[in-house]
Amino acid sequence: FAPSSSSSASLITTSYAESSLPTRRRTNLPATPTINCLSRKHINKNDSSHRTTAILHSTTDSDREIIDMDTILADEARRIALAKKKNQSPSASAMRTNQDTSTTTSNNNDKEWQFFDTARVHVTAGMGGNGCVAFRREKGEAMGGPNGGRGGCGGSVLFVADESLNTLAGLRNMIHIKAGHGVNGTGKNRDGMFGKDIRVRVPCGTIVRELQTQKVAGELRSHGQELMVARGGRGGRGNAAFMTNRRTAPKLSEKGEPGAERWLSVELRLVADVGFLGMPNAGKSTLLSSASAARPKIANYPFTTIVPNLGVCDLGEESSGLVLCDIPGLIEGAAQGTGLGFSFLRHVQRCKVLLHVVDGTSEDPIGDFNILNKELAMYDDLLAKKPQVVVLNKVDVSEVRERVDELVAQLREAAGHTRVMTISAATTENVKELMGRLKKFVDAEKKKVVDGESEDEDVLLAEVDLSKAALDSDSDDFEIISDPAYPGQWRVKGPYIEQVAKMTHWEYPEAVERFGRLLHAVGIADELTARGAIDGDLVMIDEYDFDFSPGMTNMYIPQDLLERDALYEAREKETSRAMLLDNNEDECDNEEKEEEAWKPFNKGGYMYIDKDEIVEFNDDGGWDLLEDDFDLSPDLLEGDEVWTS
Ligand SMILES: Nc1nc2c(ncn2[C@@H]2O[C@H](COP(=O)(O)OP(=O)(O)OP(=O)(O)O)[C@@H](O)[C@H]2O)c(=O)[nH]1
Ligand SMILES: [Mg+2]
Repeated sequence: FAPSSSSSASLITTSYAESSLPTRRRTNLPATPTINCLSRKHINKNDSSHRTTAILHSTTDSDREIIDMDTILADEARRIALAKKKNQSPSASAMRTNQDTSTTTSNNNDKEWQFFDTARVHVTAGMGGNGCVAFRREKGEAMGGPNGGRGGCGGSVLFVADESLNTLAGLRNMIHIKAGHGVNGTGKNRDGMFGKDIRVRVPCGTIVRELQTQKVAGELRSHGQELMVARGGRGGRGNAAFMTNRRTAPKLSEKGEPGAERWLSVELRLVADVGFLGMPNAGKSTLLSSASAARPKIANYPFTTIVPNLGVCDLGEESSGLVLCDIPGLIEGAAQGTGLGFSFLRHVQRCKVLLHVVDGTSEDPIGDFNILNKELAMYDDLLAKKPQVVVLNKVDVSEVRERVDELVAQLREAAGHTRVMTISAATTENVKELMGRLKKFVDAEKKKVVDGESEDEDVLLAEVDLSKAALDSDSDDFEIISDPAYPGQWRVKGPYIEQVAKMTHWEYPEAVERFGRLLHAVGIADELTARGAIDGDLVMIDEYDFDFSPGMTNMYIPQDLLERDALYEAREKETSRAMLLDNNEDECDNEEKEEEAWKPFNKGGYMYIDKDEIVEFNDDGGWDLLEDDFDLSPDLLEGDEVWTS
């Protein structure tokens, strides 16, 4: 908002200054709004008419596409007028102009914007709900046990194929897609509600990749197919799930797992049986309109078609229709981006058969045919190997009709096969015959794939499984990183332990203790000790820091109990030695029975909720296990020691 800059900037400044927006909103406004940003906002905002326009504009029926293309057409007309003035052929001029414009990024972006066949979205699955710590308390049942429910799972983000869509226009309006969070569990064993899944409708033929790695996540081919792109986090378990025979009143629960999130690049490859191919002005769109109900823009200048058009050729009741795909014209140097480039060629990659339309009125039809095939090979080998049917168009023109036999013979020779026909798209001569033959050819090609005779290059194997949450990992591998510059500091990395750390309720001592046990179970504690970590060192896992305490000494055990442990151990050693020396079995039995009363901590002692044992502890003047609702007030004085589980 520098006042010295352009007048529009100062206009914005004044309007902001005068507006009554709250300060926070004002600072959120973009300093230099771009056209894209504005138009997206435009569509996003409540004005639904704009949204309809955008979607209409992107449907394959080209009549509707014209809405936003008027400006392009006007440009095109101006160019032709200019070319005529200079006595140049309009196609050459158009090629040059397109070549020029293709280098300017803004124009490229406009084209991109109109195609609506690629998109980038960020998907975030919902977080799982937290588990709950609760205990059953009812009249006459003071110690009803734990009954904390588990949290609901977070919602997932799924892509669903919908045959009624033809473009990814829907995705243009959503950059961030977020599913609902799971609800926390509550007492009385009530589990939390699941988060709401989000289903994003995309057209058939949509390929989803992970943006960063560009690995294919999957492809949606047929109507109704679903692809999970971000899995919702699992709900945390409530304390009821942690109850064991030994620990009847666990005071811990898990937090919900965070949902997966990632950037995706989404690409559309139209699914059609026959893909049209040809130089600009060859009559591809004319053929599509005469063979199907589609009404694409047809005009006598190159690059009339700038977005792919789909049409269905109806071949009578007994056979299913033939889906035709008309794409923009291709010219020499398309591989280098000349003309409209060849990015839209991906739309014919899914076609079973390519229909190569050759303009009979061209100066060198055979040369055109060869150039295009060369360009095709440069784009994609597999595409160049796709079976082609060649048609010589515009045979209604007398000059073409005169040399038709000669041209067909030359085309057959150049193509290396005999699938060459002559048609007139404008007068529909031979078009029905062509469609009938195409149908048979396509069916034969499909059968080949089913029979396994031809390799189905269409099969894209899923390389990444996006249904898995980023944190979800079966492996408990971990890595310990230390830096000699910072002695006594350790970072532990590993998907499993980080996930557990995220799901730990650090405010519950028992949960912390469980995490400590897990460190041991996974082998991290041993590994740290082996690497030289000592008591009190700093251990960092994910965003959590701990003091290292090997042997779980973080659990406070009163000194007298530790002493009794030591006593027990010493006596056990003595007993076993005595057993070795003296084989009097009866005596040994008696001794064992006596010892059963005491169990040290590492043999599962202390946590016993066994009445006798508690009484024994009390008799010893030791400690007591207190329940939640234990009334502290009457007999206890300030400063008295109180132990809870
Ligand atoms: N005489 C005659 N003219 C034709 C025939 N087919 C197409 N045309 C004309 O050729 C011109 C170009 O036709 P389009 O269908 O727009 O050509 P296209 O291949 O789609 O061209 P781009 O979309 O620019 O790649 C139009 O003026 C048509 O009327 C035909 O069979 N006979
Ligand atoms: Mg066209």
